[in-house]
Amino acid sequence: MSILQTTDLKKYYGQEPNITKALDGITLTIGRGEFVAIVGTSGSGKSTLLNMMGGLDNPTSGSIRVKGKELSQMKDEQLTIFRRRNIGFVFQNYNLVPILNVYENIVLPVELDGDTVDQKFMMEVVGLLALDDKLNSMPNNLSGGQQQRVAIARALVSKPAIILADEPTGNLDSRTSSDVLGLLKTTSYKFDQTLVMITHNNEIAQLADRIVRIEDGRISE
Ligand SMILES: Nc1ncnc2c1ncn2[C@@H]1O[C@H](COP(=O)(O)OP(=O)(O)OP(=O)(O)O)[C@@H](O)[C@H]1O
Repeated sequence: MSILQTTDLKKYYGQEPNITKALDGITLTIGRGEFVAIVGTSGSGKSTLLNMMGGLDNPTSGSIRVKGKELSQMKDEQLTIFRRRNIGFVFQNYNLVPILNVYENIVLPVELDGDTVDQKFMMEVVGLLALDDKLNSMPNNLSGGQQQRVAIARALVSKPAIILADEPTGNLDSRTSSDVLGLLKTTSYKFDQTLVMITHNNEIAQLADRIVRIEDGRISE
């Protein structure tokens, strides 16, 4: 069953003759629980595509449906709520809030939603990511790999159906990368979440169920 669909998605910047076609007609269907790796050279349109899928940016034309809902037809506030409830983001630079401790960072999206944290589920995620003894630590006192695991826990704890990850291990050494990636894959699989991940790393891409290659804003295979 499909959970995320883009149809003839285009994103153009600027005007002719200096137009940049960041996305130039992307039609893609991603199934529930699927792990898709998005690969392609620098500037090929990967981040633009991921941002569109997460409703962080508007397309020039085309459609993005998440759980059957057309994102471009939602009002800003509606989209913010839909995003918080359905999509978890993991970015290369972690995006943790420096003045909040690990626990506070992890539960922030749920609390922003005015929801109560499922403590049992949270502790299960925290345990899987081996962060049990770090809950009171401040992000600045953690290693890159630990900070990335906090960002993953934060993305998982609101139980989003979809996790969008933009080079989540781009700042980590290769051993930590494979640890973090293994955890991300295991947790998303365990909780039946769809994982869409941008990566430059071929070995990482091989872990995915499917690889989508982007070239000049188009799917090349
Ligand atoms: N805000 C913007 N204004 C103008 N052009 C942009 C903007 N954002 C992206 N682009 C252009 O769109 C194209 C696709 O960019 P995008 O960031 O999606 O590539 P990418 O594949 O993620 O690259 P990288 O692997 O280097 O992160 C590039 O040519 C980029 O210069």
